[in-house]
Amino acid sequence: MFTSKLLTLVLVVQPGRVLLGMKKRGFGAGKWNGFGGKVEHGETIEQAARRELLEESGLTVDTLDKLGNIKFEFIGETELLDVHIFRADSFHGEPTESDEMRPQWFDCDKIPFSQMWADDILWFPMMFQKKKFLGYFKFQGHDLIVEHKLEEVNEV
Ligand SMILES: CCc1c(NC2CC2)nc(N)nc1N1CCCCC1
Repeated sequence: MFTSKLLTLVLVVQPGRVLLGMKKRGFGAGKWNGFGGKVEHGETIEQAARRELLEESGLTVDTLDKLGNIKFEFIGETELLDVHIFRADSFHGEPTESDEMRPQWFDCDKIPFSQMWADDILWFPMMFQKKKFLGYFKFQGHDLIVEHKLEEVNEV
């Protein structure tokens, strides 16, 4: 019996570059990633995405495009991680380091995939092309993908 935890992930994209954050502590510490975290009781997934983006990067956005949903299973664990992925092409504010994240712009052809979660290299191209996608990844530990599905869809 699996329970699932709702999580958000926001990628802020500008022409030729994407904003990533170096996670400074907790789950995924030492990896570059988009900005996100847990959905709290009483907030929508999009409200949580906006809140986490502001807390972790100092940015607000007008429009969040919902592009993907990926479910993650870790062998031996009963909790699925259900990640809702958004893209923003414009923002307000200046990227600002937080307790959680150190933001940095990366050219789209110089993404540090070796210092990111192993799934990212598989779905980032769809995110950059603004394709909508659904995915499922089964991990052995935090680094080895033992099984995955990733498909383009019309509706997320
Ligand atoms: C679900 C973990 C995860 C991930 N894959 C991990 C192997 C399972 N990939 C990427 N990019 N972000 C992830 N999180 C985004 C939401 C906050 C927690 C980290």
